[in-house]
Amino acid sequence: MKVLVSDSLSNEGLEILKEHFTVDVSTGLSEDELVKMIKDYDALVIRSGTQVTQKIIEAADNLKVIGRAGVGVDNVDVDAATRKGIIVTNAPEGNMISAAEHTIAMMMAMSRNIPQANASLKAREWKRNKFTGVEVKGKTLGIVGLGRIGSEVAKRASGLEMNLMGYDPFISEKRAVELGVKLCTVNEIAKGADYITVHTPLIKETKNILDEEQFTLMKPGVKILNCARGGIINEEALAKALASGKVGGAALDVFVEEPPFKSPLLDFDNVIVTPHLGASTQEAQVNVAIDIAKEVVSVLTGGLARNAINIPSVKPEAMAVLAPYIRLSEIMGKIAGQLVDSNYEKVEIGYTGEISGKDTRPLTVSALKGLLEMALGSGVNYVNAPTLAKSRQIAVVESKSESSEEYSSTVSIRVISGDLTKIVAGTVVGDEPKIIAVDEDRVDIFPAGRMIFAKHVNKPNVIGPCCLVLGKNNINISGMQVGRAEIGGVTLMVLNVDSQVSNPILEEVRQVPGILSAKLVTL
Ligand SMILES: NC(=O)c1ccc[n+]([C@@H]2O[C@H](COP(=O)([O-])OP(=O)(O)OC[C@H]3O[C@@H](n4cnc5c(N)ncnc54)[C@H](O)[C@@H]3O)[C@@H](O)[C@H]2O)c1
Ligand SMILES: O=C(O)[C@H](O)COP(=O)(O)O
Repeated sequence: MKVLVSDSLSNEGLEILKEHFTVDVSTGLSEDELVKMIKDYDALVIRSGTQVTQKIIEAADNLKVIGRAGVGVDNVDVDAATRKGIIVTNAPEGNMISAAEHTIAMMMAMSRNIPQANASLKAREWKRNKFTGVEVKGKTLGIVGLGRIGSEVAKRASGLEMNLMGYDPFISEKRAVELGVKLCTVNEIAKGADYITVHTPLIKETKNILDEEQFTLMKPGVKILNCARGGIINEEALAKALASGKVGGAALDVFVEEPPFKSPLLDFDNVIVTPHLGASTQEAQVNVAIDIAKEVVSVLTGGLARNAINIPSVKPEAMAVLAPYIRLSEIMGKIAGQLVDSNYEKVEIGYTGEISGKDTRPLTVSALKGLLEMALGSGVNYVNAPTLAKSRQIAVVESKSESSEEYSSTVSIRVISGDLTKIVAGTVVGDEPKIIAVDEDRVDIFPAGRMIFAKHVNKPNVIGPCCLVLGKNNINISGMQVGRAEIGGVTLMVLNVDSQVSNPILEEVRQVPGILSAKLVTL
């Protein structure tokens, strides 16, 4: 078998690969070059330097696994890989300490103007007053994203005697207390922090999570750090806030476009930058290279991928029976995740009827994957979903009952978050997932695409105005389900829509008299 390594990888990893396969290392390839070469390879090993596009994946007729020596897989078209049956796997643990240390190094370098002072002295200047800095002790650090790296940053910043605020929809209060972090909203962090650092994946929920609105709220002179992914902070808004003096400094390791040669951010004296070096230490590179090489060996020799991002670890025989229920469970998890959308404390997954007699573990994993990926993004997979739930102190309880009243089998997910409980129940009809209840409302939905779930009062002149809001915004309604309730009672309406519904439009729907809540669910 043949492995192509298209970004630099430590020898320790290359040696493991070479023990089993023919290994070619070729870095700096263009998309067209990769398209031409990829059909000969069984595995592709990358870092962030290779964009694995749909075009490359479509040409990859022999490819079985894409191994990412590092965390972020935002440079891989995972959907295209999944469609082609290619496992995408990563090495999420090996570089977390290096990324956290780089963040702290950048924070200290920015606070003491080290890069600027270094450049000045090397230009034979002796300007001590020009580079007076600030202490971090007693300052407040806001951390957006408290996963592996965010938590390590929190621990180190605690040691520097900083006060910590944090935002992460998946962190329990208990975990936050352990880390010494006060949980807040993003806007509260914007208002209260002296330094703000982001450590989330780049997913649609985190893109531009610090934007003009947040910069407006920030303290004058606030310092901003991004050692996670370009695009989590809106670069244009950041440049504007630097130009106005609202932001007193920024330390950036990652950019929307890399290399960021055209970025105006490089022109500010108070912006310090590194060329995506967060994971570039000897230790991290050895760790991720070994981890990913072992992963590739395992997959190509018929074993499991420990950190598979897109493939369930289910035996093929079991998969035949369970497949439609696995899909159902994942969809239900996604729906429940978007209807609740923060800090899950407990997830109860119930099975009734025939399915209760099967090995339901893959279904539970799929439900958790669907639920957790709403907040964690592409980092959640069928393998790590239970571990992620555990590490976030989310209690997961399974229950089974052989009897099922109306359907041969049903699956239900009850998500508890503080005072809020959300229940989604479903079944499989002719291999297609169907949602049969949301809380106490009976529904009959074949879930797909984008759906608006709106609780409303059952009275005239509620549904029509909602449809008008969508119509006037050129959003086509392709399906509608309205629950039954006595006149004046509260029920659920589910609208299938054909295009994206922006927040302002959803807000307009919420303003229709009689609408009690409206949430967009995207599958
Ligand atoms: N600069 C580098 O070289 C470098 C090195 C390693 C990792 N990274 C990047 O750092 C980031 C974090 O990596 P990690 O290993 O800590 O990932 P992780 O999955 O362990 O943690 C991410 C955290 O983000 C949280 N999150 C998800 N959606 C959120 C939202 N809407 N708001 C706030 N928090 C949200 C999740 O709950 C999770 O706790 C990734 O983008 C990764 O690619 C960069
Ligand atoms: O997501 C990651 O692991 C980091 O961004 C590191 O990327 P790199 O492997 O290209 O240095």
